[in-house]
Amino acid sequence: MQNQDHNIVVIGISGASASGKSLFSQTIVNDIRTELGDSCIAVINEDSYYKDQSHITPEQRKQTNYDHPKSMDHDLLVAHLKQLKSGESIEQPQYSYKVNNRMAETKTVAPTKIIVLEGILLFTDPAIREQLDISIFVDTPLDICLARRIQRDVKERGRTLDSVLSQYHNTVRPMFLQFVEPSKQYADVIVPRGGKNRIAIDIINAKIRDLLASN
Ligand SMILES: Nc1ncnc2c1ncn2[C@@H]1O[C@H](COP(=O)(O)OP(=O)(O)O)[C@@H](O)[C@H]1O
Ligand SMILES: Nc1ccn([C@@H]2O[C@H](COP(=O)(O)O)[C@@H](O)[C@H]2O)c(=O)n1
Repeated sequence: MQNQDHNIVVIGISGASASGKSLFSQTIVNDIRTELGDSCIAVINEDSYYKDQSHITPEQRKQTNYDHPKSMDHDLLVAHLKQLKSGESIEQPQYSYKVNNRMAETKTVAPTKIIVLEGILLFTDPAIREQLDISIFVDTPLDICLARRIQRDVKERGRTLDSVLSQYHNTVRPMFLQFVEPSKQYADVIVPRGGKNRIAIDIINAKIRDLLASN
Protein backbone atom coordinates (compact mmCIF):
# COMPACT_ATOMS: atom_id res chain seq x y z
CA MET A 1 0.00 0.00 0.00
CA GLN A 2 1.33 3.48 -0.83
CA ASN A 3 1.54 6.21 1.82
CA GLN A 4 0.71 9.01 -0.60
CA ASP A 5 -0.21 11.36 2.23
CA HIS A 6 3.29 11.12 3.76
CA ASN A 7 6.60 12.44 2.56
CA ILE A 8 8.60 9.42 3.63
CA VAL A 9 9.12 6.36 1.41
CA VAL A 10 9.29 3.09 3.39
CA ILE A 11 10.81 0.01 1.76
CA GLY A 12 10.28 -3.36 3.48
CA ILE A 13 12.85 -6.09 2.80
CA SER A 14 12.04 -9.58 4.06
CA GLY A 15 13.17 -13.17 3.46
CA ALA A 16 14.65 -16.05 5.44
CA SER A 17 17.37 -15.58 8.02
CA ALA A 18 20.72 -15.17 6.22
CA SER A 19 18.98 -14.91 2.84
CA GLY A 20 20.93 -11.71 2.16
CA LYS A 21 18.49 -9.02 3.38
CA SER A 22 21.23 -6.90 4.98
CA LEU A 23 23.53 -7.04 1.96
CA PHE A 24 20.61 -6.18 -0.33
CA SER A 25 19.54 -3.25 1.92
CA GLN A 26 23.11 -1.98 2.24
CA THR A 27 23.56 -2.03 -1.55
CA ILE A 28 20.42 0.06 -2.03
CA VAL A 29 21.46 2.44 0.77
CA ASN A 30 24.96 2.93 -0.72
CA ASP A 31 23.54 3.67 -4.18
CA ILE A 32 20.97 6.13 -2.82
CA ARG A 33 23.55 7.86 -0.58
CA THR A 34 25.92 8.29 -3.52
CA GLU A 35 23.16 9.92 -5.50
CA LEU A 36 21.17 11.87 -2.90
CA GLY A 37 23.51 12.30 0.09
CA ASP A 38 24.08 10.55 3.42
CA SER A 39 21.21 11.99 5.40
CA CYS A 40 18.35 10.99 3.09
CA ILE A 41 18.10 7.31 4.05
CA ALA A 42 18.08 5.24 7.27
CA VAL A 43 17.93 1.49 7.94
CA ILE A 44 15.74 0.00 10.66
CA ASN A 45 16.28 -3.64 11.55
CA GLU A 46 13.29 -5.60 12.84
CA ASP A 47 15.69 -7.46 15.17
CA SER A 48 15.96 -4.27 17.27
CA TYR A 49 12.29 -4.84 18.12
CA TYR A 50 12.57 -8.26 19.74
CA LYS A 51 10.60 -8.08 22.99
CA ASP A 52 12.50 -7.15 26.13
CA GLN A 53 13.43 -10.31 28.08
CA SER A 54 14.97 -8.77 31.20
CA HIS A 55 12.40 -10.58 33.36
CA ILE A 56 13.75 -14.06 32.46
CA THR A 57 17.16 -15.66 33.08
CA PRO A 58 19.95 -15.85 30.46
CA GLU A 59 19.40 -19.64 30.29
CA GLN A 60 15.65 -19.19 29.67
CA ARG A 61 16.41 -16.62 26.94
CA LYS A 62 18.36 -19.27 25.02
CA GLN A 63 15.10 -21.26 24.73
CA THR A 64 12.98 -18.43 23.26
CA ASN A 65 11.53 -19.03 19.79
CA TYR A 66 13.00 -16.00 17.96
CA ASP A 67 11.34 -16.95 14.68
CA HIS A 68 7.73 -16.72 15.90
CA PRO A 69 5.87 -13.43 15.36
CA LYS A 70 5.01 -13.25 19.07
CA SER A 71 8.71 -12.73 19.88
CA MET A 72 8.54 -9.30 18.22
CA ASP A 73 7.31 -5.99 19.62
CA HIS A 74 5.69 -4.98 16.35
CA ASP A 75 3.44 -2.47 18.16
CA LEU A 76 6.52 -0.44 19.08
CA LEU A 77 7.92 -0.79 15.55
CA VAL A 78 4.68 0.50 13.98
CA ALA A 79 4.52 3.35 16.52
CA HIS A 80 8.11 4.30 15.62
CA LEU A 81 7.37 4.25 11.88
CA LYS A 82 4.39 6.53 12.45
CA GLN A 83 6.54 8.89 14.56
CA LEU A 84 9.18 9.10 11.82
CA LYS A 85 6.49 9.75 9.23
CA SER A 86 5.15 12.60 11.30
CA GLY A 87 8.62 14.15 11.46
CA GLU A 88 9.68 13.06 14.97
CA SER A 89 12.92 11.29 15.96
CA ILE A 90 12.71 7.90 17.66
CA GLU A 91 14.74 6.15 20.35
CA GLN A 92 15.41 2.81 18.67
CA PRO A 93 16.14 -0.17 20.96
CA GLN A 94 19.56 -1.80 20.46
CA TYR A 95 19.78 -5.60 20.47
CA SER A 96 22.48 -8.06 21.55
CA TYR A 97 22.43 -11.59 20.09
CA LYS A 98 25.10 -12.54 22.60
CA VAL A 99 22.87 -11.93 25.63
CA ASN A 100 19.58 -12.44 23.71
CA ASN A 101 18.14 -9.19 24.94
CA ARG A 102 17.70 -5.48 24.36
CA MET A 103 20.52 -3.39 25.72
CA ALA A 104 20.08 -0.49 28.12
CA GLU A 105 21.10 2.15 25.57
CA THR A 106 18.95 3.27 22.62
CA LYS A 107 19.92 4.96 19.35
CA THR A 108 18.33 8.22 18.23
CA VAL A 109 17.09 7.91 14.66
CA ALA A 110 16.03 11.13 12.94
CA PRO A 111 13.37 11.18 10.21
CA THR A 112 14.76 10.70 6.69
CA LYS A 113 13.16 10.84 3.23
CA ILE A 114 13.64 7.10 2.79
CA ILE A 115 13.50 4.31 5.39
CA VAL A 116 14.67 0.77 4.66
CA LEU A 117 13.07 -1.70 7.05
CA GLU A 118 14.47 -5.23 7.07
CA GLY A 119 13.46 -8.39 8.90
CA ILE A 120 12.18 -11.96 8.64
CA LEU A 121 8.64 -11.41 10.00
CA LEU A 122 7.69 -8.00 8.59
CA PHE A 123 5.15 -9.20 6.03
CA THR A 124 3.35 -11.47 8.53
CA ASP A 125 1.83 -8.41 10.23
CA PRO A 126 -0.92 -6.42 8.44
CA ALA A 127 -0.14 -3.32 10.56
CA ILE A 128 3.44 -3.30 9.24
CA ARG A 129 2.40 -4.10 5.66
CA GLU A 130 0.17 -1.04 5.77
CA GLN A 131 3.22 1.17 6.43
CA LEU A 132 5.20 -0.04 3.40
CA ASP A 133 5.45 1.61 -0.02
CA ILE A 134 7.54 -1.16 -1.59
CA SER A 135 7.73 -4.77 -0.31
CA ILE A 136 10.66 -6.90 -1.39
CA PHE A 137 11.27 -10.60 -0.59
CA VAL A 138 14.84 -11.87 -0.96
CA ASP A 139 14.37 -15.43 -2.18
CA THR A 140 17.35 -17.67 -1.40
CA PRO A 141 17.33 -21.49 -1.16
CA LEU A 142 17.21 -22.64 2.49
CA ASP A 143 20.36 -24.77 2.26
CA ILE A 144 22.35 -21.70 1.22
CA CYS A 145 20.77 -19.69 4.07
CA LEU A 146 21.72 -22.39 6.58
CA ALA A 147 25.35 -22.52 5.40
CA ARG A 148 25.61 -18.72 5.68
CA ARG A 149 23.89 -18.69 9.04
CA ILE A 150 26.29 -21.25 10.53
CA GLN A 151 29.29 -19.13 9.48
CA ARG A 152 27.74 -15.85 10.65
CA ASP A 153 26.32 -17.04 13.98
CA VAL A 154 29.55 -18.77 15.00
CA LYS A 155 31.74 -15.81 13.95
CA GLU A 156 29.54 -12.88 14.90
CA ARG A 157 26.76 -13.96 17.27
CA GLY A 158 28.75 -16.02 19.81
CA ARG A 159 27.08 -19.38 18.97
CA THR A 160 28.40 -22.94 18.70
CA LEU A 161 27.83 -25.16 15.65
CA ASP A 162 25.64 -27.48 17.77
CA SER A 163 23.47 -24.61 19.03
CA VAL A 164 22.99 -23.19 15.50
CA LEU A 165 21.95 -26.59 14.15
CA SER A 166 19.56 -27.44 16.98
CA GLN A 167 17.94 -23.96 16.80
CA TYR A 168 17.62 -24.38 13.04
CA HIS A 169 15.81 -27.74 13.35
CA ASN A 170 13.64 -26.76 16.33
CA THR A 171 12.47 -23.27 15.36
CA VAL A 172 14.17 -21.50 12.43
CA ARG A 173 13.13 -23.92 9.68
CA PRO A 174 9.62 -24.76 11.00
CA MET A 175 8.79 -21.07 11.58
CA PHE A 176 10.14 -20.17 8.14
CA LEU A 177 7.73 -22.71 6.62
CA GLN A 178 4.80 -21.64 8.81
CA PHE A 179 5.19 -17.84 8.71
CA VAL A 180 7.97 -16.39 6.55
CA GLU A 181 7.51 -18.36 3.31
CA PRO A 182 3.72 -17.77 3.20
CA SER A 183 4.30 -14.02 3.77
CA LYS A 184 6.10 -13.90 0.40
CA GLN A 185 2.63 -13.51 -1.16
CA TYR A 186 2.58 -9.91 0.12
CA ALA A 187 5.80 -8.91 -1.67
CA ASP A 188 5.66 -6.59 -4.68
CA VAL A 189 8.99 -7.93 -5.89
CA ILE A 190 10.64 -11.33 -5.27
CA VAL A 191 14.40 -11.13 -5.74
CA PRO A 192 16.69 -14.11 -6.40
CA ARG A 193 20.47 -13.71 -5.73
CA GLY A 194 19.82 -10.81 -3.27
CA GLY A 195 22.54 -8.17 -3.15
CA LYS A 196 24.22 -9.65 -6.23
CA ASN A 197 21.14 -9.01 -8.40
CA ARG A 198 22.15 -5.71 -10.02
CA ILE A 199 19.09 -5.49 -12.30
CA ALA A 200 16.66 -5.87 -9.37
CA ILE A 201 18.58 -3.21 -7.41
CA ASP A 202 18.50 -0.77 -10.34
CA ILE A 203 14.75 -1.30 -10.83
CA ILE A 204 14.06 -0.74 -7.12
CA ASN A 205 16.27 2.38 -7.02
CA ALA A 206 14.35 3.76 -10.01
CA LYS A 207 11.03 3.11 -8.20
CA ILE A 208 12.33 4.86 -5.06
CA ARG A 209 13.24 7.97 -7.12
CA ASP A 210 9.82 7.81 -8.75
CA LEU A 211 8.04 7.71 -5.36
CA LEU A 212 10.20 10.57 -4.02
CA ALA A 213 9.32 12.69 -7.06
CA SER A 214 5.58 12.03 -6.65
CA ASN A 215 5.52 12.78 -2.88
N1 LIG B 1 24.03 -12.73 -2.86
C1 LIG B 1 24.97 -13.17 -2.00
N2 LIG B 1 25.98 -13.95 -2.43
C2 LIG B 1 26.92 -14.42 -1.58
N3 LIG B 1 26.94 -14.16 -0.24
C3 LIG B 1 25.97 -13.39 0.25
C4 LIG B 1 24.93 -12.85 -0.59
N4 LIG B 1 24.07 -12.13 0.19
C5 LIG B 1 24.56 -12.21 1.43
N5 LIG B 1 25.68 -12.95 1.49
C6 LIG B 1 26.45 -13.28 2.72
O1 LIG B 1 25.65 -14.14 3.53
C7 LIG B 1 25.70 -13.77 4.90
C8 LIG B 1 24.30 -13.42 5.41
O2 LIG B 1 23.84 -12.31 4.66
P1 LIG B 1 22.97 -11.15 5.32
O3 LIG B 1 22.78 -10.08 4.29
O4 LIG B 1 23.58 -10.73 6.63
O5 LIG B 1 21.61 -11.96 5.59
P2 LIG B 1 20.29 -11.54 6.37
O6 LIG B 1 20.34 -10.06 6.62
O7 LIG B 1 19.16 -11.94 5.46
O8 LIG B 1 20.27 -12.35 7.63
C9 LIG B 1 26.70 -12.60 4.98
O9 LIG B 1 27.97 -13.12 5.29
C10 LIG B 1 26.69 -12.04 3.57
O10 LIG B 1 27.91 -11.40 3.23
N1 LIG C 1 18.43 -13.56 20.38
C1 LIG C 1 18.25 -13.93 19.11
C2 LIG C 1 17.45 -13.19 18.24
C3 LIG C 1 17.31 -13.62 16.93
N2 LIG C 1 17.93 -14.76 16.52
C4 LIG C 1 17.78 -15.22 15.12
O1 LIG C 1 17.98 -14.14 14.24
C5 LIG C 1 17.31 -14.41 13.02
C6 LIG C 1 16.85 -13.12 12.37
O2 LIG C 1 17.95 -12.32 12.05
P1 LIG C 1 18.60 -12.35 10.58
O3 LIG C 1 19.61 -11.25 10.64
O4 LIG C 1 19.20 -13.71 10.38
O5 LIG C 1 17.49 -12.09 9.61
C7 LIG C 1 16.12 -15.30 13.37
O6 LIG C 1 16.05 -16.41 12.49
C8 LIG C 1 16.40 -15.76 14.81
O7 LIG C 1 16.45 -17.17 14.93
C9 LIG C 1 18.70 -15.48 17.38
O8 LIG C 1 19.28 -16.53 16.99
N3 LIG C 1 18.86 -15.05 18.66
